[in-house]
Amino acid sequence: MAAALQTLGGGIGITLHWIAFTPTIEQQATEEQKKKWLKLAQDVAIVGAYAQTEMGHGTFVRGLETTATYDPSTQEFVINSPTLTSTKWWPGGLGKTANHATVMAQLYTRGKCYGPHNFMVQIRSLENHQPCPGVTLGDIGPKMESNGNDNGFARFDHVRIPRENMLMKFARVEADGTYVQPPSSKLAYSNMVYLRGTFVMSAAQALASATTIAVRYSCVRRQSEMKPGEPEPQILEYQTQQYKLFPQLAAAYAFWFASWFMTQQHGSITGSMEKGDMSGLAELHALSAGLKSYTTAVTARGIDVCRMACGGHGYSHASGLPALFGGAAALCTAEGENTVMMLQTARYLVKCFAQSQAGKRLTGTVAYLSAVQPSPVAGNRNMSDLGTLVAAFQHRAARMVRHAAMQMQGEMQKGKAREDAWNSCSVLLIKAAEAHVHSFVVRNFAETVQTVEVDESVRAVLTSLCQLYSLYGITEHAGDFLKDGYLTGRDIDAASSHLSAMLARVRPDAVALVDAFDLHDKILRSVLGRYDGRVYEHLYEWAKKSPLNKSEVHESYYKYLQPFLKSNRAKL
Ligand SMILES: CCCCCCCCCCCCCCCCCCCC(=O)SCCNC(=O)CCNC(=O)[C@H](O)C(C)(C)COP(=O)(O)OP(=O)(O)OC[C@H]1O[C@@H](n2cnc3c(N)ncnc32)[C@H](O)[C@@H]1OP(=O)(O)O
Ligand SMILES: Cc1cc2nc3c(=O)[nH]c(=O)nc-3n(C[C@H](O)[C@H](O)[C@H](O)COP(=O)(O)OP(=O)(O)OC[C@H]3O[C@@H](n4cnc5c(N)ncnc54)[C@H](O)[C@@H]3O)c2cc1C
Repeated sequence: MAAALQTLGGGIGITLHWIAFTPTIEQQATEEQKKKWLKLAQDVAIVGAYAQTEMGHGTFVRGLETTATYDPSTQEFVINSPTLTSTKWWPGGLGKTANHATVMAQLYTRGKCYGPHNFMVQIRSLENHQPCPGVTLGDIGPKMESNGNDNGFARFDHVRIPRENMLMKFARVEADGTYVQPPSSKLAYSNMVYLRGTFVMSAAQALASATTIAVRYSCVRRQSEMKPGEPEPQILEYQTQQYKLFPQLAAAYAFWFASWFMTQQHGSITGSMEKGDMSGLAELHALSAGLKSYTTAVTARGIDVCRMACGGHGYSHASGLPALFGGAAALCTAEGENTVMMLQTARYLVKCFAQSQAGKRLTGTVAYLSAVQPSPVAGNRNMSDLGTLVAAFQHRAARMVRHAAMQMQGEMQKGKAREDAWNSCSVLLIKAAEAHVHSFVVRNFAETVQTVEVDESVRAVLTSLCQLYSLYGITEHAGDFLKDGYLTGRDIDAASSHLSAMLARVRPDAVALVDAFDLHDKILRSVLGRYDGRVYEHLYEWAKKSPLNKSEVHESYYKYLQPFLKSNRAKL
């Protein structure tokens, strides 16, 4: 995705052509339809947008208003935007770049609505790039970041497309208008599950970029006196700087490994689904939604910590950190807003908890829910042992899932409808789902460092990083672990002192750990994070190129400042 994110220049963007439009054809088109569109998309003979979100709806896909009404007399679908709020709004590339779009619309046939389905619609002429008849297009205007992408809007005024333009791998409409059910109505959402999974790697790469910039700069930057009269130290020698940066560095590795698992899971489960086995779909959805939500949120916060750790130069676009933050912030909203996604994971956890209560043995990423004992066994734990740390996170998650689920059951026993009980417990549910994903990331990190094929000296460094990530999580969320006595105050104190030791242990390898991400300067686009460390010369060169420096006295002086100064002086 990182490569795809390189836009072709200001004002146009084919990111979504690669990460959403083309995969939608791959995942939702029949073999016949792939023959017609897939190679065109892969060769960029057509450029596409993924047009699902509307001005009035993004999260609630079942509430989308665009309609696709089947006309059996002509064997066509009529695509229409019935209201202002049904205007497609946000899709990348839709404003000025794309000439095709997969449009998510409510499918109507024989007077009945069958819910959201994907349709291939040509939106611009292949001859002169003008909008097709009945199609109104435009850019939605400047955004927080990613302004190289023309996120656009589209309105359809009874645009007719052939029946064959409905992506019919799962659901179908026959020539006479008969609707053929898919194995699951959620298969129309498969591209979103795929894309959420790729966001985990995007988050890892973004956090890897930010920690590379901040760690390298923290070795170049010298500031203040640690001891009177001694030379100014590298700011990375300050424990507070290590406490800011190393947990983010550890998280970048943790998320990188989590994305490996996500990719493997997606491949294996979708492989089974190709053979008709849908049993893994619910777990895949819950895992991708939770990991996307968790990793992008931690990444956005972590990038801002890195920015602040670089002082004033971190706030300059020369650092590359504001742009990274803006991009990562987008990942928290796009492809399923984080709160809503984490609630989807919570919904799955509550369901699994109920199954476990009914005696079913749980498997996959929720297996621990039935294995963890409710009664805590307090005692002096070895807080440097990865097994102990993993068990602590799983106990915390199991306790919070159980607590949220029991709260909900209690609300329903008081007579509340399930939906009202859900809403009144949704903060607890979100926290439980976050704890679940956090425990998965820790377990996966620990399992990866113990099994990955690396030199033992590298394994030792990765193990320290995994301990650091886990201990940081325990100290940052100490209350969750203390609540039922599973960990004691002494355990938390031990975790804190071990965390300090880990900061010191990681310090000598910090630069090697960020260099290992192998992010070229051209990708980092950061004066502070340059591989050669020559920050100050390049900062000066960067500043001199600022448009404001094209003239010694800026035209605004003559237009505004000069007359203003003159009039003020005249009053003296
Ligand atoms: C090296 C340097 C690199 C640096 C990196 C730089 C990083 C910065 C990058 C900057 C780039 C900026 C961003 C670019 C990319 C942007 C791309 C964005 C594209 C989009 O946003 S496309 C639009 C996305 N929209 C969504 O995701 C919509 C979200 N909403 C939904 O998915 C659904 O509405 C929702 C919320 C799931 C609800 O669906 P609904 O049908 O209402 O279902 P219910 O909640 O009622 O649940 C019923 C039942 O269905 C199950 N379910 C739901 N969804 C799925 C699914 N997808 N798969 C399987 N099952 C599903 C649910 O679990 C329920 O099951 P039960 O058994 O419990 O009944
Ligand atoms: C950079 C960027 C690129 C994008 N690219 C595309 C694209 O290519 N194609 C495309 O189709 N879309 C795209 N989108 C749109 C994106 O998918 C939506 O913005 C996203 O799905 C959120 O929907 P929304 O904007 O309607 O927010 P809303 O759903 O209105 O969310 C607003 C607030 O309401 C809360 N909320 C909503 N529902 C619930 C609930 N059930 N429970 C609790 N709280 C709730 C949310 O948590 C959120 O805080 C893009 C967006 C961005 C920012």
